[in-house]
Amino acid sequence: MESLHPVDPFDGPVLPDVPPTLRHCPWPQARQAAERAAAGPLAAREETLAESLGRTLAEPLTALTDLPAFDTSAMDGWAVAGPGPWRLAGRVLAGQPAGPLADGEAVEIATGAQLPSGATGVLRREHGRVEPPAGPNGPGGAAAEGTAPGFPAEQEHGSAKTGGRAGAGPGARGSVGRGTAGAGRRSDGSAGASGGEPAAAVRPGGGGLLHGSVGPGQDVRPRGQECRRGEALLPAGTEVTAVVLGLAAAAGHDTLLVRRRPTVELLVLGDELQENGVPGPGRVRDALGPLLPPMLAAAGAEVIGRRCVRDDFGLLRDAIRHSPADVVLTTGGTAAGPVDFLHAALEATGGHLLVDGVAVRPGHPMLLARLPGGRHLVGLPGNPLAAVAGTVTLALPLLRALRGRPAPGDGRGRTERVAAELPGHPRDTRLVPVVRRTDGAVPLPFDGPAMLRGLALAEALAVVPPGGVPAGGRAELLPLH
Ligand SMILES: Nc1nc2c(c(=O)[nH]1)N[C@H]1C(S)=C(S)[C@@H](COP(=O)(O)OP(=O)(O)OC[C@H]3O[C@@H](n4cnc5c(N)ncnc54)[C@H](O)[C@@H]3O)O[C@H]1N2
Ligand code: MOO
Repeated sequence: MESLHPVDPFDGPVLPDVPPTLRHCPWPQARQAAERAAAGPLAAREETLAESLGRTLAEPLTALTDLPAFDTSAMDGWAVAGPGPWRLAGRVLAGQPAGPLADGEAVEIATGAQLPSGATGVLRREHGRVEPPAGPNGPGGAAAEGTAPGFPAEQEHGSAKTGGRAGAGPGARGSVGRGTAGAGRRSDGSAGASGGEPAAAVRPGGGGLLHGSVGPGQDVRPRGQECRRGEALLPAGTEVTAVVLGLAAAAGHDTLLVRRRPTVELLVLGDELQENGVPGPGRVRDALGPLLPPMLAAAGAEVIGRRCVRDDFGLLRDAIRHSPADVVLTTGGTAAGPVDFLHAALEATGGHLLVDGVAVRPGHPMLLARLPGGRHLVGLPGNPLAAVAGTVTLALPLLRALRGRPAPGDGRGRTERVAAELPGHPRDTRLVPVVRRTDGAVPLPFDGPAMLRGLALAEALAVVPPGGVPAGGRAELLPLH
């Protein structure tokens, strides 16, 4: 976290045009300006699946195989061909190739195993009844009703996947078919569901006659049911989540073409700040150093550095000038105090202000600037809740654009019902910490600009336009996690 990566600060795109500075602009306009500040998404590169987590797909995710890649059994049971009863002719386990099946034949099959060609459906294990082949004691039809006494419980539970135990138990009586047909009881000794619960395991080629009824294609996942090879599964711009990794792997990918993560360096300004312990007289514990990096990381950024910078114009200017990060994030120093050097340092480093103050409470002194080398700087006010307001207004939309994530669009108003009045400012937007109750969002107390107590319990910041939102009205909620 403290060390910086050796990134060339000037490898980013350079914007030729110089947009006008928006001063004290309406909140929706400020958010839009931040979204549009980036020249475009950062470069794409091929990464392993693990490295791709949290990044953005730079191209659609296409299937490299049909899914499923072959006709697959969806259940443990028997693959059957044609109408029953069927002569048992062996076993297919998942991962094994399957030979063809002739009409009137069945093979024991495991969930996920390849269906033999010629198979017309799968009979679930619990729906089939095996009549053992004729043995030394004559035809075994009677045993099919599950009445064979003294069968060990574990043998009754032999499955197509673990069928190696079949016939090995002390009660096997020399015939696998007879033994398994006797498995019409559960391990608790109760009768099986159909009164003729099937033989659990049939030795390959062990024979026997299978009874039951199967519709055509029943419990079969046909090849290509989910997708065909070459089909686009996800659009470019999709965030790579854990589930996306699973889908990509299932579809045959080892690597993905994803956007580079935007790098962020956090500069915490303020001589009064203390990094450890209980603050001494006149001192303030730095709350933003611990708060912001995880919030930025959750938004897909790579936080490559975080340090306190003393209230010194030259130090701040140099820190900004030499930062290798795509986005320099400062806290404090945005206002007009005697040691608020941010504006001056921006000017000295050739920064161009895109947004200089926003009509929002808290956080109105927040700012956004373009720096040489295609970098950006977001200046967050020092008051902690104001800093979070600046993060959701300017930093997160900028990071989203750099990551190549699509903007929410005009219908962004994912509004939700509010259960209690959210009083408004006469001219400015308010960002209010809220929690959701069953009847709608309600504001939390302790929402002053210097406070975090309300925000710590909040699920979202409600966007309250000038004038406020009455109880029962609707407001956009900006999620906090
Ligand atoms: N004359 C005016 N004064 C102020 C105005 C104004 O419009 N005119 N705006 C006020 C508002 S609103 C805000 S917000 C603050 C913004 O000030 P700065 O961004 O310059 O921040 P500082 O002055 O450095 O600090 C303000 C406040 O926040 C505390 N702070 C700073 N950093 C941290 C941190 N990392 N963790 C916890 N607390 C922090 C700092 O100690 C101050 O108490 O300006 C108002 N003034
Ligand atoms: O912008 Mo400030 O947050 O009201 O203290």
